[in-house]
Amino acid sequence: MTVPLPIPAARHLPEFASDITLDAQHLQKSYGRGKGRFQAVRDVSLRIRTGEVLAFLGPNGAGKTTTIKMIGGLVRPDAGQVSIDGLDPHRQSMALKRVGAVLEGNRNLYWRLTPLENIEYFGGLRQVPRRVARQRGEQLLEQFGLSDKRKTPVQKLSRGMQQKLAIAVALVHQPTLLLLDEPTLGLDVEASETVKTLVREIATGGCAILLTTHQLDVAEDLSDRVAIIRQGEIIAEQSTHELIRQFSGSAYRIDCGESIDAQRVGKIMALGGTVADNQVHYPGDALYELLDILRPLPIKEIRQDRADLTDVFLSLIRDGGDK
Ligand SMILES: Nc1ncnc2c1ncn2[C@@H]1O[C@H](COP(=O)(O)OP(=O)(O)OP(=O)(O)O)[C@@H](O)[C@H]1O
Repeated sequence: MTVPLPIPAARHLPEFASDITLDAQHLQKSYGRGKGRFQAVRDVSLRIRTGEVLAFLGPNGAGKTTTIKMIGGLVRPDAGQVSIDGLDPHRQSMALKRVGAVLEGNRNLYWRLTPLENIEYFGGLRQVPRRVARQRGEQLLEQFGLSDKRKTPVQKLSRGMQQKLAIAVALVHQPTLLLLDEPTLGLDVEASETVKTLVREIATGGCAILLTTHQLDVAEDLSDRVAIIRQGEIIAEQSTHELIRQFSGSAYRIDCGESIDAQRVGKIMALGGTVADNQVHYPGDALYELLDILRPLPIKEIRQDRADLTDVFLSLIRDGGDK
């Protein structure tokens, strides 16, 4: 049974707030001085709406962590602004109460404490009264399927359980923005699916989620939108579905159950298709015309060429977003 998460939905926001939870504009950050100065983030703008999951993707060293730390108030930008529910985390400490973060896997946990003790402890750090933290902790552990482990020291939990707990801990103060770095790294297929389901539930509960991962299948499954960063600059930002659609071909592959005779092959080629090993590859729009040519041969499968996020990512990273 799914218990709704104790996360504030949009209705908890002040009336003047729009449905934009995170609005980061033109962030820049350099490290080092003089000749050793290196511009890690050149120009990054990101927006995430309430209840939306944004996958923030890029190759190693592209500037993701630096950007997330600027958003989370941990690294001060050289230029640009961050606004979380209208508050600036670098000037208004109240903004930090809106942010929950799991940036280093399960390393934000105290291993000798139990799950409930961890939630209470971190709730205390975020000024959540102990009684409230305990109540929310019980709810979160129930939601995350950890109730029966509530009194087991964290060091005795499986990695998947620790990862779920790390996310639960990040939610105890009911943030409106959740920063998630590699939430499924090192998890087996089942634990990974559970964490993905939880992340979607958290978003449905009204939290905006900034997800970074190198696991592009996870990003594809989870995200509503994708932003791709390369060498400190955003080179693509779009709805995940639309981005994949743009990179997908419109060609069809039709697998026939028996060999296609020469007369049919001629007609298929006249229509613009090609035939090899009982398979027709057809890049045109007249699919029904093609099917008429094939009738009554048995058809085992019709597939439309479809890109996945890995194809999109590699293409954009190689071409620099020229597409
Ligand atoms: N504290 C720092 N001092 C100096 N250089 C830094 C510092 N932090 C990051 N960098 C440099 O800034 C660039 C961006 O690093 P960042 O960690 O933001 O990238 P990333 O996209 O998160 O990479 P990854 O996917 O490998 O985690 C890198 O070249 C990195 O070496």
